[in-house]
Amino acid sequence: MHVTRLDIHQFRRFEQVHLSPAPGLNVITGDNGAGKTSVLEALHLMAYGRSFRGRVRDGLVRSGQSALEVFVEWQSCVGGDDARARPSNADGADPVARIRKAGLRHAGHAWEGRLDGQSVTHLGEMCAALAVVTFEPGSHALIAGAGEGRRRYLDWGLFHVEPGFLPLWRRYSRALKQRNALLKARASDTQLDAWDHELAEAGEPLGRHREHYLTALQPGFSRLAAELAPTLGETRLGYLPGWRRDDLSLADALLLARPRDLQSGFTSVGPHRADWRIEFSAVPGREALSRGQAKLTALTALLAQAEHHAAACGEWPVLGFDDLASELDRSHQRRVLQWLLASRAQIFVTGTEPPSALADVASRFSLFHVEQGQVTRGS
Ligand SMILES: Nc1ncnc2c1ncn2[C@@H]1O[C@H](COP(=O)(O)OP(=O)(O)OP(=O)(O)O)[C@@H](O)[C@H]1O
Repeated sequence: MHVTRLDIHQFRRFEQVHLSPAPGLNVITGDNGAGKTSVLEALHLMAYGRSFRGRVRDGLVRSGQSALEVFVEWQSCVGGDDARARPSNADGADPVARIRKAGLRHAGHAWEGRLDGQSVTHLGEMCAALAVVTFEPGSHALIAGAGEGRRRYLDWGLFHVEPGFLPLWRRYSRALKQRNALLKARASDTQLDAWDHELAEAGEPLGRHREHYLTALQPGFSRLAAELAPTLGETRLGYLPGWRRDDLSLADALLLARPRDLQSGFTSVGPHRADWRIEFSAVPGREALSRGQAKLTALTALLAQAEHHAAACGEWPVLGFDDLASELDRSHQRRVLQWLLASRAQIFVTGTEPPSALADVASRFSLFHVEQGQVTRGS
């Protein structure tokens, strides 16, 4: 898929900007604080319902304004009714490209969205339609940070490639909320039994989906890690289910944890506590990674996910790289850019200048310049 139009209104320092990006490589330059990151952030907001720099109420709406608006138009070759379905090209013909449109108005807490001219009731509907993978200075948290980011990474992939995952995830989240409320209210065993059952019914398959997904990412991850970070040695991804799954069913684990959970008022076992880790043959563990290595590992994970998405859904997600040149040295920039250009995905790269390695790998790209709250097309 590729974005053909991006309109941003009352978003951070932008009053109103409009961008018509090219299908290939788009480079967005500007001075510090000009608003380059904000362009990627607006796209990310539409695709995730949140910014990679925190929540909407943490300053995305332009000061003095009550709401921001983002409008994205993109070309997709996958059907609109189920964006996760593979394109039907049994006769070998190219899938038909289709223009899709989404608009989002966000007032901090309240939001309104439209997808292809229809109002949407769940932000998730827009997030499932537009797939964007963003690498930004905070991305190293995917490796070095808390488990929540790593669970979100798996879930994002699954929302797009596995149609049955979203209802399962919603069912699990609802059951977890109910169980936690009952624990806080010190409800009876009979009431808790019902929600333990529901949690286990949704949680077991949810965990299996995540584990299968991680297994599916392994070959691409290993290949990319060998290209981008060969000094780390061989890599192996491992799923941690969130309970002692080898010994117990989730239903039994919940029952066993109940006295402790009643004390604390929250559910201590289950897929909401799941995680995944990477083992490296040449490094003792993620704690031993340098910051640069953690960034490269995070980048490897994101690119592996994008590649898997392309294979599973029949088209690449849009790829955004914030400040690539300050995140990676020149030789890594070159390797990443070469890989990206070979993918034929739509790519956005920001920087105070075009990345130095670009001269080694690309003679043609579309340039945009951000200055004084405006985005202009460069030459
Ligand atoms: N809610 C807001 N209202 C108005 N201006 C804002 C708001 N939030 C952020 N800004 C301004 O918007 C700009 C955000 O810039 P952004 O982070 O996108 O810049 P950048 O070009 O990526 O900068 P850098 O190169 O320093 O990373 C900054 O000038 C910041 O002061």
